[in-house]
Amino acid sequence: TGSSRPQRMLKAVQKNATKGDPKSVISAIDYYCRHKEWAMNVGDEKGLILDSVLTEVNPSTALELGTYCGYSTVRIARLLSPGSKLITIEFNPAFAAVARQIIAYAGLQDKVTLVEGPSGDLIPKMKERFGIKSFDFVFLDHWKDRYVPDTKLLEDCGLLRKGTVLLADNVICPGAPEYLKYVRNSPRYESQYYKSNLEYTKVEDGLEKSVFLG
Ligand SMILES: O=C(NC/C=C/[C@H]1O[C@@H](n2cnc3cncnc32)[C@H](O)[C@@H]1O)c1cc([N+](=O)[O-])cc(O)c1O
Ligand SMILES: [Mg+2]
Repeated sequence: TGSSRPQRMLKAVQKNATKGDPKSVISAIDYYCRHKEWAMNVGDEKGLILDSVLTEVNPSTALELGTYCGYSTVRIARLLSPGSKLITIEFNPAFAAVARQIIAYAGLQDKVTLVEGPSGDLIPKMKERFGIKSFDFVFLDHWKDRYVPDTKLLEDCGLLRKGTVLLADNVICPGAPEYLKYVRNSPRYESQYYKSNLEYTKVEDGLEKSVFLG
């Protein structure tokens, strides 16, 4: 059988990026997905918003839901201060295998823990397995109908603290209407919408930043 889209993306990184250089890995994926084959990475335009929110939060512990090929994992991990950690959850083993190689190619494997499995099962295990008290930053980019249940799960597991920043991709396209309703109507969140475009296209999309108020 032929290669998969993630495998072709990995090949493009190995061919065009410089080992140990996260910026070149990000550029290689963006070039490939813009000119060769679209893929559901947060991309270069929304990626700049992700970068700026991350730089502002400067998290010691960060969580990503939905690794896919590791594009946003690399974007996040490259900006973490020394000693900070990113845990990223992915349940598709084939995607996880590609992501591990892309994260390693960028030289960021020491900052990232990729955990394979469903977020609904793994979130309740974060404290006991990884000694996490609470997360400073959460990037939601997995199945859009999981955003609300997993946010509630993070609250119930005591993994959010006063000031934790949640940043959700695709709140317009493909859309996460229940999530927008949840965070925008809840007194426990202060939300802000960052208008942008769907990765590598002119279609509107955006990121929703929600600060947990405790
Ligand atoms: O559908 C999209 N994203 C879903 C992403 C899904 C990724 O997260 C994993 N996952 C899902 N639930 C999980 C639960 N637990 C662990 N991994 C999980 C899936 O195995 C996949 O790797 C999407 C679609 C478009 N689009 O234009 O169509 C654009 C985007 O930016 C997108 O993010
Ligand atoms: Mg997305």
